[in-house]
Amino acid sequence: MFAYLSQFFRYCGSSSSFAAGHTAVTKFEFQELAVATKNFAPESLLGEGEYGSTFEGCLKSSEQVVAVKQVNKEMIIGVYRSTFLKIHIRSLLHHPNIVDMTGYCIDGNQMYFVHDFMPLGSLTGYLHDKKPLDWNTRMKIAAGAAKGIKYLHDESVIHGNIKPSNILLCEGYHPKLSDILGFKERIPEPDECNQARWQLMIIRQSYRHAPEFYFNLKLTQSFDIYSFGLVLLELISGCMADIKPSLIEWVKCKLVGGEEFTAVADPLLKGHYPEQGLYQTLSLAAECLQIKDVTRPRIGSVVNVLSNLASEIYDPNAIQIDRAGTLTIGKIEKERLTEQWQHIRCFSH
Ligand SMILES: Nc1ncnc2c1ncn2[C@@H]1O[C@H](COP(=O)(O)OP(=O)(O)OP(=O)(O)O)[C@@H](O)[C@H]1O
Repeated sequence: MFAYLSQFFRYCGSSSSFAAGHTAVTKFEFQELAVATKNFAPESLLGEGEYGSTFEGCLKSSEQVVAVKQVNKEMIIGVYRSTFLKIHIRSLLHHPNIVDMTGYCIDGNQMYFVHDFMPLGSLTGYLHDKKPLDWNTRMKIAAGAAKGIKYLHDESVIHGNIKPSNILLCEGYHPKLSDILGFKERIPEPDECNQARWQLMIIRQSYRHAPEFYFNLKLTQSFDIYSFGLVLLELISGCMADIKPSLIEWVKCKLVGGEEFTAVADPLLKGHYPEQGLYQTLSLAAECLQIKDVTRPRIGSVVNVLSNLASEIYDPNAIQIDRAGTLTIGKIEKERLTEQWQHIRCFSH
């Protein structure tokens, strides 16, 4: 992938298109994006995040509906050392479970990333304030998001920012990952300026970071696995990861404290979920949330488990029988789940 880098750095004209691999990324003029978003009007605002604000827009030239994310350039440079590196990495990533980047714009201290517009918005809305998703849709989203992460990891890219607001949904609740920070594996150099920025990120979102990042800023693919484990918990419980004391502690408390594992299921599912599926998802989440990064599963096995779960379509009217032919989860399996969760700890502060 990085063979294209020198080619990219040679690109510096103001014409509108740069070909990277098999696609083109457009370099927009600020004026085009201002027109598209009605001057970044409040009614165009889709949401605000850790790294900037996102606006809905319609490009005059193509009539394409897009999402324009405005980010402070300092933020990009602080993380990547180069705005071009960020654009370049992002422009090469294409997969059915990744939101396509249409283009970018640099204007003074601001950068704008233009992405395909996802009509159903982000997973956050469906988990926490809109109409609840049924079990099958939740599993479809989990499996699709995991496939997006697998693609990134196969390309040696770390997403770095996996959370429900970065899992966007298009028609049919097909999930696509957005806001890919696109890191290579590394431990950021602890120069003063960088250290301060990273620490700011840690403080803002510590509950989503894997323990090794919290302690020594180590960033590997396992970092994504940990964050994804948290998303799995949010999907099945319908709770936010940052509830107090924390979603991890809440789930652990129920499972280790002697309650039935079904106590963590989202009440909005109204009992319409397969016990076996819930059990397996909780077990997978525990594996993803392991304290030691090396003991977390690779994304390939996460995809396998979730693809199986997504393919077992739940019918609320049918009697649920698992693959072993049993109706419910047995005592030994429940003890195994409790044992797994006993070792999970939350590192947020
Ligand atoms: N391509 C898109 N299509 C449709 N809606 C989008 C798109 N990108 C972002 N949004 C909406 O805008 C909201 C804010 O996104 P934004 O990326 O600015 O912040 P965030 O994801 O909450 O946080 P962060 O900056 O840490 O990634 C999202 O929750 C989503 O609802």
